[in-house]
Amino acid sequence: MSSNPRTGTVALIPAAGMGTRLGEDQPKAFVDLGGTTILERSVDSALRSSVFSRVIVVVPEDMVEHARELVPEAEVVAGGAERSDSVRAGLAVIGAAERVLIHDAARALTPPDLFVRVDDELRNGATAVVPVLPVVDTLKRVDTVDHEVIETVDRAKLRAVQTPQGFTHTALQLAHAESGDATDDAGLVEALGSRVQTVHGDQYAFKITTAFDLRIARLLLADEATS
Ligand SMILES: Nc1ccn([C@@H]2O[C@H](COP(=O)(O)OP(=O)(O)OP(=O)(O)O)[C@@H](O)[C@H]2O)c(=O)n1
Ligand SMILES: C[C@](O)(CO)[C@H](O)COP(=O)(O)O
Repeated sequence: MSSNPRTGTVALIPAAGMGTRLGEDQPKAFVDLGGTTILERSVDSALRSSVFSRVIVVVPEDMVEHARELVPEAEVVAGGAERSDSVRAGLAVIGAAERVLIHDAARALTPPDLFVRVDDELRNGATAVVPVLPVVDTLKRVDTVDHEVIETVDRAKLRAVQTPQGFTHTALQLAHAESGDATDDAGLVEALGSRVQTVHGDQYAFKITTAFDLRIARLLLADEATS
């Protein structure tokens, strides 16, 4: 990887989640997608983008040795209880880097060119970059107690956010040094008042969260293999 001309960008792949909503009998990143695990597919896609000088994956503590066998090209570290703890565990071993792309292992079908799109935007001067897609459903705000609709929300300016999310290393370190609360890393950068740029996402970068998502992922890969 050191001979890569696009040096200076590190991939940090959080893969330490339990996959509770998926409901399989092992941590989500180690679930099979038809010959390869979710973790292997994610690392492979990152490597095929030719964006990265290093790939760091973060896995449950008891899976570190197994992960090293599965993805020998990557550095493997143990994660924590929350996603942000796992990201911080990865950040702790980065050392010197210009840019960091954080990518959910669970978005295993992400095409390599999405990594390129995000990295390019950083190289063009952005501090933080997220891939987004328009929201396709009608959205309503509801009262979660009596389940009544309060209002229909204008979706024109709403976007669903994916990963990889890219950051200058400096901005990411600052964001994670604060003990803020956010469901993604860009949320922590926003909280510091920094601008977050968007690029067009990709439907294949969907997150495998539920059993339905896993079925879709397996079907898409099986379809790819036969076409
Ligand atoms: N403590 C955690 C929690 C999540 N993740 C990672 O963050 C990504 C997005 O998380 P999500 O898909 O929500 O995974 P889980 O936390 O495993 O899902 P669940 O909430 O259903 O348990 C995944 O690649 C997951 O492995 C992580 O590295 N460490
Ligand atoms: C980081 C993320 O994938 C961006 O969409 C998302 O926020 C993770 O959220 P989850 O609560 O772990 O599903």
